[in-house]
Amino acid sequence: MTNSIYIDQEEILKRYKQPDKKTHKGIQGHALIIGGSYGKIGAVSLSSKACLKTGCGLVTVFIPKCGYDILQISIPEVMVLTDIQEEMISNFTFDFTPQAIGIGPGLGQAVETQNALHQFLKTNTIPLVIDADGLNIISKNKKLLDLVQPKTVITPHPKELERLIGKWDSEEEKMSKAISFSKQHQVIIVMKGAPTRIIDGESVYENTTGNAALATAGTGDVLTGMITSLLAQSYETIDAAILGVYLHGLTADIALPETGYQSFIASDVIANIGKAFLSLKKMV
Ligand SMILES: NC(=O)C1=CN([C@@H]2O[C@H](COP(=O)(O)OP(=O)(O)OC[C@H]3O[C@@H](n4cnc5c(N)ncnc54)[C@H](O)[C@@H]3O)[C@@H](O)[C@H]2O)[C@@H](O)CC1
Ligand SMILES: Nc1ncnc2c1ncn2[C@@H]1O[C@H](COP(=O)(O)OP(=O)(O)O)[C@@H](O)[C@H]1O
Ligand SMILES: [Mg+2]
Repeated sequence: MTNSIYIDQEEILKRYKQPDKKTHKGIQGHALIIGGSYGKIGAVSLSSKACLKTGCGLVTVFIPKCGYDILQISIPEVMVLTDIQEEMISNFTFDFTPQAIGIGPGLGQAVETQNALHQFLKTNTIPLVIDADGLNIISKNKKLLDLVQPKTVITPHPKELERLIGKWDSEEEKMSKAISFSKQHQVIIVMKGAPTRIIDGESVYENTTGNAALATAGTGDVLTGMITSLLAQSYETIDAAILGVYLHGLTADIALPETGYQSFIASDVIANIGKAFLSLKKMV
C-alpha cells in the first residue's frame, strides 16, 4: 500500500533545523557541484549559487576549463576546480571530501563525460544528487543504476523520468512505475512537475508550494543546488529532498505578486531563498 503525505508547513517544521548560534563555515557542510559544458556553464552558476544561499558553509564546483572565469567572476564565494578538457568534463577529480555532491546541471553527454560518470559511480560513497544530463547518461546505459549507491536523490523532470522508467499511459501507471523504480534501485525520486512528488519506496510526499512561474530555464538546476546544500548540512536524505522542494516552490509563491508569472526567472528563485527561510522562522 502506498503511503501518501502532503508536505505543508506542519510537515516542514517537523524537519527544519535552525543553525546553531556557534556554527561556522567549517561545520556548515562543504558541497561539490559537478556539471557544465561549453554554452551551459550558467547551469552550474545557478546551481552553486543556490547551494550557498541555502546555507552550505563552503561550495566548490568542478567544471570544464571554459567555465573558470565565468564562475570566478559571477560568484566569487564559490571555489572552482577545472577538468583538463576545455569544453566538457572527462574525469571527476577533487582533492577533498565533500559532505554531498550534486551532478548533472549543464553536464552534457559527451562520450568522455559518460565514461567519467561511470568511473566516478564505481567508487563514490558520498551522498549524491543526480539531475539533468547525469540522469540522461544513466538512461543511455541503465547498467549504471547498479553502481548508484542507496539513498541517492534523483531529480528528473517528466522527460528525464520517461527516459529512465519508460513511457506511461496514465498518472496511475506513472506512479506505479516510479514507485517500483525507487524500490528496485533504492533511490529517492524527486518527480518534478506541478505538483512535485517525492518518492521513497512506498512513501509518496506531495509538495504544496510553487506555481507556473517556475516554468522557466534553470529552475531545476537551482533545485539541485538547494537539495545538495541541505544534504551537505547533514539533513536526512529524504528531509533534504522534501525541504528543498518546499523552499524552492515557496520562493515562487513569495515572488509572484512582484514578478508575475512571465518575468520570474531562475535567479529570482535564488534571490528569494532568504525570504522563504524567514517565512519558516515566522511559523516557529
Ligand atoms: N542556463 C543554462 O546553462 C541551462 C542549462 N540547462 C541544461 O541543459 C541540459 C538539457 O536540459 P533540458 O531539460 O533543457 O533538456 P531535455 O531534453 O532533458 O528536456 C527537454 C524536453 O523535456 C520536455 N519537458 C521538460 N519539462 C517538461 C514538463 N514539465 N512536462 C513535459 N515535458 C517536459 C520538453 O518539452 C523537451 O521535450 C541540462 O544539462 C540542463 O541542466 C537547462 O537547465 C536550461 C538552462
Ligand atoms: N507549472 C509549474 N508549476 C509548478 N512548478 C513548475 C511548473 N513548471 C516547472 N516547475 C518546476 O520548475 C522546475 C523545472 O525543472 P527543470 O525542468 O529541470 O528545469 P531546468 O532543467 O531548465 O533547470 C521543477 O522544479 C518543476 O517542478
Ligand atoms: Mg533540469
